[in-house]
Amino acid sequence: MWRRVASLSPLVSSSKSRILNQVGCGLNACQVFTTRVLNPAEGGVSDRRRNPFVTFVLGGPGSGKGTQCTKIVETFGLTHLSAGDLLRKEISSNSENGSMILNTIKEGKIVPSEVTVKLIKKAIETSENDRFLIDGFPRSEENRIAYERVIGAEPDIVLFFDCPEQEMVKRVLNRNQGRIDDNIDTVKERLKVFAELNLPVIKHYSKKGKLYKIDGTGSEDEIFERVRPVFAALR
Ligand SMILES: Nc1ncnc2c1ncn2[C@@H]1O[C@H](COP(=O)(O)OP(=O)(O)O)[C@@H](O)[C@H]1O
Ligand SMILES: Nc1ccn([C@H]2C[C@H](O)[C@@H](COP(=O)(O)OP(=O)(O)O)O2)c(=O)n1
Ligand SMILES: [Mg+2]
Repeated sequence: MWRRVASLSPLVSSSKSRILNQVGCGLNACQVFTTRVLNPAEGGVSDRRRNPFVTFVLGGPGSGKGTQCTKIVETFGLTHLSAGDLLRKEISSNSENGSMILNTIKEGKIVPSEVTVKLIKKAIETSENDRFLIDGFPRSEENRIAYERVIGAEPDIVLFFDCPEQEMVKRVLNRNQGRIDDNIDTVKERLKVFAELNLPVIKHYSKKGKLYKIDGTGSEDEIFERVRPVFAALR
């Protein structure tokens, strides 16, 4: 059973980034749906565990995905799974794929889907929660298709933080977390990869009516006030 939350449609930002204009994404006709997993009248806890509520959180490097996920977790209690963090943990745990992941991240490219989907699947399966934010994934159509095949479900909703390139570069270069990919050369490559491989994913979910495009400019709190109604309506 699906229920449309019509009043939320105007919350979708109408601003278009330069990249989106280039590829002509029609991202404004967004709709948001709630699914049975958040309806207490349908299904017990075990049903929800088997069929969790999943939000993909997308946007270019430095668009504020991680920052906003932290706020969503604090306010709404979803579990935050950052694909980048899961991959970085693999590097530091000296797993067999560690050096391949490190080199891929250093080059600003995308790690093979098989590796990333396996990490996400394990994180979902070992969690006690039934509602997830999957941050920085899928970054390509290959990622998306692999996830949907392995997990056997689509995300319920998709957030896209729309931020100008110049602002994203500024934020990444000031991030100061000691990340190997937060340098100007890798950032340039990541922006290219974002435009070529991630925008088609965003366009896909826009066409499916699952996309929330959020204006990613302004203060962290201002942006969160644009995000809040999305999750408030799902309660
Ligand atoms: N609205 C904002 N204005 C200024 N700086 C921000 C804002 N949101 C996040 N930041 C900072 O920008 C950097 C990148 O944010 P982050 O959440 O890590 O982005 P992403 O996960 O999309 O790469 C971080 O240092 C963060 O503290
Ligand atoms: N689905 C993903 C997510 C991240 N990666 C790799 C490639 C990305 O540039 C790095 C860092 O990702 P992360 O989401 O932490 O980066 P940002 O938060 O966007 O700055 O990890 C990947 O290969 N596949
Ligand atoms: Mg991040």
